[in-house]
Amino acid sequence: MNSATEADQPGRTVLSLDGITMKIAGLVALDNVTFSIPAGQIVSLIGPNGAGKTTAFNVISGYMPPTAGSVHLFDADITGHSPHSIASRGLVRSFQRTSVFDDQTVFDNLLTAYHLQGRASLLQSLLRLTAFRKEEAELRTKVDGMLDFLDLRHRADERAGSLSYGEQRILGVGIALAASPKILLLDEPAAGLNPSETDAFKAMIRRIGDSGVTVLLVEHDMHMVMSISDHIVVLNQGRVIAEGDPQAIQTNPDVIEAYLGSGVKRAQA
Ligand SMILES: Nc1ncnc2c1ncn2[C@@H]1O[C@H](COP(=O)(O)OP(=O)(O)OP(=O)(O)O)[C@@H](O)[C@H]1O
Repeated sequence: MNSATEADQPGRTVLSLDGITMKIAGLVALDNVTFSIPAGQIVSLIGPNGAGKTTAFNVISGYMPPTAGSVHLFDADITGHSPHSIASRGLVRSFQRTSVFDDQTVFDNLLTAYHLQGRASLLQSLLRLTAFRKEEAELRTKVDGMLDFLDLRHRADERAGSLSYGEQRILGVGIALAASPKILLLDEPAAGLNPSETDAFKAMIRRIGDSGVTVLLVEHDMHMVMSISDHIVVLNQGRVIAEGDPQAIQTNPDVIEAYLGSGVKRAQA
């Protein structure tokens, strides 16, 4: 899907947070948060309700400028940059409620997403000049590839609004992938999905990782987190309390303490 570049080389740091503090209305939502994400990994950000996960996503993707600290995307300091500017540098966020157009077909939803990344100018598009037609053909080929990647080819000509909830979520990720991210942020991808939809989503996240795109997700479904993550960062009350691979996180006493009676315990059961 994406061709590997020097920036994607495994081991290179894609994203780093250094001493991020976020105060909201006198409350410290993030307290000196530092972690980094190497290229090609699937990383999960977990923690109990109110731990600061969404706030971290908002800071990383430019929706909230932090009170202190810095965020780097590759070598660039993106602290406080706009979401649009950050997305154009390769960090793309797929929201739980995505920008799927219900009345368009699945194919056209993806074509529109690719067009938004396309080079043909509005004037070229309106006049349907040669450059536009050439680009249109290229984009249609890309949509075909994406339909296979998402395992949605059999739905290509159906209205997006007629898809199951799980398929709509997968299409939403496809729309985010059309922006050719280097790193994709997924906000609670398993929320509201049934077990078979969750399995399909997990398989897709693995394919995204295998294609060289780094993935950072916030997720409460501990089975999903433990089965797909290369690395896990645990937040509690705005602080990083642990980092490591799934095995290390599941046996970490601080994490077990913070999760007693909730996710990690269930995942171990
Ligand atoms: N806009 C806001 N106004 C006031 N307080 C906020 C705001 N956003 C976040 N907070 C507070 O910051 C803290 C962290 O919230 P955040 O939503 O980041 O946690 P979370 O880990 O994503 O929780 P959840 O798993 O429930 O989504 C919480 O105490 C929350 O109440």
